[in-house]
Amino acid sequence: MDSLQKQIIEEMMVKPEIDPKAEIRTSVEFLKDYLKRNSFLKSIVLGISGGQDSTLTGKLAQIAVDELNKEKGTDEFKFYAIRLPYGEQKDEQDAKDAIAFIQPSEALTINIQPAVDASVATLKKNGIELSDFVKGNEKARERMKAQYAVAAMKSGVVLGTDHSAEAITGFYTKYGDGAADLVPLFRLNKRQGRMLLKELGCPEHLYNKVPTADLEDDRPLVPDEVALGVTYDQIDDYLEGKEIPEEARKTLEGHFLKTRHKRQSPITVFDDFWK
Ligand SMILES: Nc1ncnc2c1ncn2[C@@H]1O[C@H](COP(=O)(O)OP(=O)(O)OC[C@H]2O[C@@H]([n+]3cccc(C(=O)O)c3)[C@H](O)[C@@H]2O)[C@@H](O)[C@H]1O
Ligand SMILES: Nc1ncnc2c1ncn2[C@@H]1O[C@H](COP(=O)(O)OP(=O)(O)OP(=O)(O)O)[C@@H](O)[C@H]1O
Ligand SMILES: [Mg+2]
Repeated sequence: MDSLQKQIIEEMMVKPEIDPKAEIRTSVEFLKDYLKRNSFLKSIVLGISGGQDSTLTGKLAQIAVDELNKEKGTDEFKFYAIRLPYGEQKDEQDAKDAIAFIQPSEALTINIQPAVDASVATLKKNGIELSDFVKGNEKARERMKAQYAVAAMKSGVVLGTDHSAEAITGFYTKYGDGAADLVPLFRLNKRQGRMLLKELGCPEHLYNKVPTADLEDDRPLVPDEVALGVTYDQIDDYLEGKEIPEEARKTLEGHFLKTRHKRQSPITVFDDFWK
């Protein structure tokens, strides 16, 4: 293993083997402990897309909330699962199936289309015409805004679904889905997340689903692996310390290096990681 791979694995905190039951406990206890130590917090908020990561993160949040309510003999803790379609979502049924699996305390549906379209139109009036790709990032930031609005009104925290096989490529919108208060999946790669969902009794079509950011109007449901030029199996292998084909390694390390700025707080004169 070369030194960059070693350094990346250390930064991404991935273990080559996991016990899914133990990892479920780690994430659930983390969420419960955080709410217990911040007694004004009463809720957890997350966007549910119908994809693997939000299905898992949402299920863990609901387990945490259920356990807290049981331990305290109340029903004051709530998980807000929010569907956030841009108009009509192509894989809407998966989002509905994810909600049915999670059984959230509260489910909301907030259509982000009017807000995104208003923003696009206002920018256009100022001579800034967004490409479909950049508009996709606007959608992710609008979703972030809606989740923070609910959290602010419900004494909540916003979860992020970032895990180590996503963090390594920086394949998320900066301050969009990359913005969150707690990220309970970080340390797991993609296949380890699938193992947790299987352990939790998730319907198979949700954890075997092709991962997609689904942000572009012109190309709906583009698989992440097509956009990235590297497969999740290869990313997972790399993070477990295995050899992957040279071409894939180059592509993956290229993504890692190009997106270092996303894994930092805003850069100051004291930072030198970029030099
Ligand atoms: N070197 C640097 N140092 C400091 N800041 C730098 C920078 N390079 C760009 N930036 C800043 O970052 C901005 C670009 O970052 P960003 O806005 O994130 O945009 P960008 O990284 O170009 O695009 C986001 C990528 O993530 C994918 N994505 C997004 C959301 C969800 C998912 C998913 O899997 O669900 C995937 C999306 O498909 C796209 O490929 C620039 O406009 C600039 O402001
Ligand atoms: N249509 C949507 N409705 C609600 N939330 C969304 C939607 N699209 C994206 N999100 C939010 O943005 C996050 C990032 O999307 P991402 O595609 O990485 O995760 P995912 O869809 O849950 O899983 P996968 O990577 O397997 O597609 C989601 O986990 C979810 O919280
Ligand atoms: Mg997705």
